[in-house]
Amino acid sequence: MTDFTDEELALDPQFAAQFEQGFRPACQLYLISPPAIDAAFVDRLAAALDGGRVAAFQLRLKGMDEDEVARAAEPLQKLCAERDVAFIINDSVALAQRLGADGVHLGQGDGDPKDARKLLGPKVQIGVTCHDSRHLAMEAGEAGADYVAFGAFYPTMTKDTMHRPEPSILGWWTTLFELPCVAIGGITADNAAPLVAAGADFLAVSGAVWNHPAGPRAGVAAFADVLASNPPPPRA
Ligand SMILES: Cc1ncc(COP(=O)(O)OP(=O)(O)O)c(N)n1
Ligand SMILES: Cc1nc(C(=O)O)sc1CCOP(=O)(O)O
Ligand SMILES: [Mg+2]
Repeated sequence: MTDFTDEELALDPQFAAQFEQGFRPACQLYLISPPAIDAAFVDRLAAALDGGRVAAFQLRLKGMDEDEVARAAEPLQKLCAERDVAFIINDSVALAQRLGADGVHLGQGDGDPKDARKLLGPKVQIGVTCHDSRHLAMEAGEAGADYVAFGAFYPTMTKDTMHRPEPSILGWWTTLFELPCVAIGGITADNAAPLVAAGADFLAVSGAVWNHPAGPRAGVAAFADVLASNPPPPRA
């Protein structure tokens, strides 16, 4: 989920030259769990991951006891590790630390990213919700976040939302900053293209995958098609 380091760019001069000339890595899928899961969910997650490349999976089980989330996480984290998918915990730095997760996602009321960084160290990815706010995004970047998330771009049944950014906020962000940005909220394969064109580095998606009429594998495959046919804009 991080951007490319100077060391990585230095390792491959051809890649470095492309990067300097405006090459940008393709937009990737960031899968968010359904709000509630059962013991069979690991099979649904496996099916989803069979549908195409998923960069990250976020376990988002609101209102559930932390020990229960930890128990539910075990097979899912193992599967993600086997499939090279970053395993991200929503809301709780303590749980992310306990599980050795690859990352934690923090909303504006979920704690200070600087405190999270002190606890989790430099290798754990920290994402921060920034709604429709340029100010919050710059604050998150200064606080050491690994990505900023803007949303909700479209109406969603998954969560009550109060902010509706324009896709142009993604273009503004990517023109000024190299830190990756995530677009979230009501994103489907049918409405994703403007977000990719505007510069989203990741599309965070829940309902459109888990509620896909042909199942989660088809849900991810539909996004894989959209991402393959909509290249990202060049870096400014
Ligand atoms: C990738 C991503 N972006 C935004 C959110 C929302 O986080 P938050 O505002 O803390 O709301 P809850 O998800 O905790 O209800 C997210 N989880 N992931
Ligand atoms: C968890 C979440 N956060 C949002 C925000 O705007 O910060 S929107 C959202 C729901 C994402 O699920 P779906 O893809 O089903 O809309
Ligand atoms: Mg939260």
